[in-house]
Order: sequence, then structure tokens, then C-alpha cells
Amino acid sequence: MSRSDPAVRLTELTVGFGAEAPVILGLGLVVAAGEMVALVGPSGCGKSTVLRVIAGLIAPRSGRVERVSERLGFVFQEANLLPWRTARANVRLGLELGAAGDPPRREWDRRIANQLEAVGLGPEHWSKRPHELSGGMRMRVSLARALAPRPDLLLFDEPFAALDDLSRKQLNHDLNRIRREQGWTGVFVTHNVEEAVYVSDRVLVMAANPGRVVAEVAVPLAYPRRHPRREDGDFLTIRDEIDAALRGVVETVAVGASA
Ligand SMILES: Nc1ncnc2c1ncn2[C@@H]1O[C@H](COP(=O)(O)OP(=O)(O)OP(=O)(O)O)[C@@H](O)[C@H]1O
Repeated sequence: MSRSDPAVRLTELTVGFGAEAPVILGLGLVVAAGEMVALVGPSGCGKSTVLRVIAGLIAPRSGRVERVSERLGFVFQEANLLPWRTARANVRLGLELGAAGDPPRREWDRRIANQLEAVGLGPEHWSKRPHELSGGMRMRVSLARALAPRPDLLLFDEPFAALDDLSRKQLNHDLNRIRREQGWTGVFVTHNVEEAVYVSDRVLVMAANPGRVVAEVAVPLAYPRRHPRREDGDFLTIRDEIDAALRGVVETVAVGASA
């Protein structure tokens, strides 16, 4: 794909494990450069699998996977920090594992400091080890580690699901700011519809058995996005539309199960 192409394009994707029936069937997904797309859907519909296919960790049975850039970051629900390393040294790991010579070593300290500041972690925390940080702070370190090599594409697998509601909302807000500042493309898996609407430009609703996209809802809300947004009519309309699509998916499953 050339530079003007979408950042990610999945075409007629079918994925299965072993001899089992496919878990994803005929899925298509196009993510424009700079766009954030959220994936929601019932447990087991294949959201994480889609991320792993995009990352090249799983080969599909059939279909095409196209990605403009190899510069990819992955953020998981667990921060997965090295317990013996400080916050700063954990972010350094992102550079150690990145492309050799990029950025040059003399720029590492500045890059690490910039990313820790971008994710809202002050210098007073940089020398702390993970057990001295809160869950929200650990996630911020994890985010900084993924951002440090300056990826073009970030894949988020329920990154804030284990956090309390306030921390999650704060991180949603900060993520929007960081994306605006840094301009990467993202695919964000979540079970939380409000979060999906808050952090994305478009929400795709997936159904299970087999996993596929059944609805697509645009989120034409301008930055900055406010919390709480209960008074924001557009936000509620969009959230309700996604909720209705999800209810449809779950009811279909229930009817299928009783048939
Ligand atoms: N490595 C694997 N081997 C066999 N089956 C797998 C493997 N990975 C995923 N699956 C199956 O593929 C289906 C989709 O799993 P996936 O984790 O992508 O769903 P999900 O939508 O992310 O679920 P959740 O919301 O619960 O995290 C599930 O039925 C799961 O059991």
C-alpha cells in the first residue's frame, strides 16, 4: 500500500484455530491513517483475534491483511511491567526492543522523559518501581513504553478495563490528547460503550459465532471531549445506537441458543 492508502485494510478475513469452525468469517475492516476505530462486541466474538491478525501474530486462513507501517505498538489490559525496573527503565524497554539506531541512543533520555510527561506521569514517579505505583500509573508507564518508539499504529486490547471508573475516564481523556498531539492510528478493543464513543472516530459492533462486523457507527464529535458527557445530546444518541446494535447481537445469540 502507498502512503495515501489506509493504515490498515483487512479484506474477507477468515480466521480459525486448528480444525475448529472459523472464529472470524469474511470480516472487512479499513482504518484510515490517523483514525481511531473501536471494536465492541460480546465476549469471544474475536476482537482480540482481529488485533493479533493486524499485528501479524496470527495468520488468517484466508483473506488479506494490509498494513502501511511496520511501526506498531500494542497495549494490553495488564501493564506487563518488569518489576525490578523503574518506571523510566520500563519505558526504555520500548526503545531497547525497537528498531536498532532509531532513535539514536543519545536521544533516549529525552524521548523517555517526553513520553512519560505526555502520559501525565510526573518526574517524582520516574524512579519508582511498579509496586510503588497505582494501577492507573502502571498503565501510564505501559502506554509510554508503547509510545516511545513512535509507532504509526497502536493496538489497544481493553487497556483500561481493570482500572476504577475515574482512572479510566482520566486515561480516556489523556489518550485523546496524546493522539491529537502525536497523530498515530489506533484500533481500540473495549467492552465499555461509553469508552468506545469517547476515544474513537468510529465504532464497529461485532457479533460472535462466527465473528463478524454487524454495525458501524461514526462518532463525529469534535475534540476536546468532555467528561462527564451525559448532557451531550450527540454523545447519548451515538451511545444508544451502539447499545441497540449490541442488544441485537446478544438477543440473536440468545434466540440461537434456545432454538
Ligand atoms: N490461540 C487460540 N486457540 C484456540 N482458540 C482461540 C485462540 N485464541 C482465541 N481463540 C478462540 O477464538 C474466539 C475469539 O477469541 P477472542 O479472544 O478474539 O475474543 P474476544 O472478542 O476478544 O473476547 P473477550 O471479549 O472475552 O476478550 C474464542 O472462541 C476463543 O476461544
